[in-house]
Amino acid sequence: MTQIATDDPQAIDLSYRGDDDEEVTETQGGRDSSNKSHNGNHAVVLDDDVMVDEEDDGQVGPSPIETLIGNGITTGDIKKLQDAGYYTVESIAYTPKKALIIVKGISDQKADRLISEASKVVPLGFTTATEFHQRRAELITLTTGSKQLDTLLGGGIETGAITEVFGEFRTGKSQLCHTLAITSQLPVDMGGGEGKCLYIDTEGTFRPVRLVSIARRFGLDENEALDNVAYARAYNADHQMQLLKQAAQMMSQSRFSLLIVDSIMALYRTDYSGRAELSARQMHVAKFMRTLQRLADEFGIAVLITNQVVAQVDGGAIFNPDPKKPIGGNIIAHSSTTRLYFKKGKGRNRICKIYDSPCLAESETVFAIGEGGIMDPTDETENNEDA
Ligand SMILES: Nc1ncnc2c1ncn2[C@@H]1O[C@H](COP(=O)(O)OP(=O)(O)OP(=O)(O)O)[C@@H](O)[C@H]1O
Repeated sequence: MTQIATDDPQAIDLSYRGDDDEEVTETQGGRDSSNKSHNGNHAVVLDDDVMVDEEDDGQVGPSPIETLIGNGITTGDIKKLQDAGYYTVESIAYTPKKALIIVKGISDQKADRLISEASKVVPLGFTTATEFHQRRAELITLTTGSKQLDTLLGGGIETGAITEVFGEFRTGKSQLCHTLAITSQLPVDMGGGEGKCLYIDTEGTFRPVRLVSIARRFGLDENEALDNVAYARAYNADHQMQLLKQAAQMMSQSRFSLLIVDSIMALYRTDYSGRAELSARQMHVAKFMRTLQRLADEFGIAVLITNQVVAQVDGGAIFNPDPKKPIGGNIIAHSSTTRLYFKKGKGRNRICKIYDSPCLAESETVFAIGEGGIMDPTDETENNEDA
């Protein structure tokens, strides 16, 4: 079991359903965050190690795929699905039939059976806006480390959604990733998600030493904090996709609150070249983004992706004083829930602009990069150049 070491006496146990003890546990009972959870379910409150669930069915988080065994679905079928990256009932419910029948050994009829059984567990119909509003109000946001940036984002990085950060080099994209890899582990009442972080690095810019500094800032034990970050370097676009299968398995076994891909398009730019391969590239990107969204829905995690920019050369550039746009085209544009544009400011300050969001106005704020990660700007950060 992995514990966050913090000065706060309410230390958090990061084990999750599917682990040895199959439950989310806390070393102490009741927190004011107890009604918040990754996917809108009510969270578990433990009192003296006695499980009390606010939901009738005793279920928190996604349901293991083994729940589907029976009614013509065998352990052999479940094994085949797991080999293909499906570990929860939610993953079956959210996947189209044509994707299920691609799985070796899953017939057309079996796929129908799986979908029918999964839909008995996962609600897929209409709900009232009131209920949906209530569920959204219960969603966790992860702190960025800067109060100003959190305020701009309506609390922080949203769980259950994909947040894309794009900008030129040295604008703080990777620093935000490193900061969130730590803050995602914090207790909910400190702006965290009480979960581990999965970090996919495509450019080789991950630096554990940064995590150590950031963990110290937030009062976490640095060794525990490093252990709670699962890191993988992706070497090509297929490998990047393959890692998501492993991610699904890890998330079904242990509690994660964040998945980072830094950066999303780097390998596509080298693996696919020219117009001739554009369509194949975009199909691959679409599948990758869809899998990210499935993981966000399935496990209620936040997904943070970074992206590069190119100079805008189309008609819009004439009216734009800063003609840069993120790469990846419409696929990335449509599958990212919130898009943030990072720009350089004075000294160590940076500017974050909301580029696209379903509920935030197109405003901007200033934040800074410091030894402890992303922070609010000060006179010192404004007047001092980069560390
Ligand atoms: N320990 C630190 N303290 C203060 N600033 C730092 C520290 N480490 C890195 N920085 C600053 O962070 C900036 C780099 O940010 P980051 O690595 O997030 O860039 P990026 O936007 O990901 O760019 P790229 O596309 O090149 O990876 C640099 O200006 C660097 O000086």
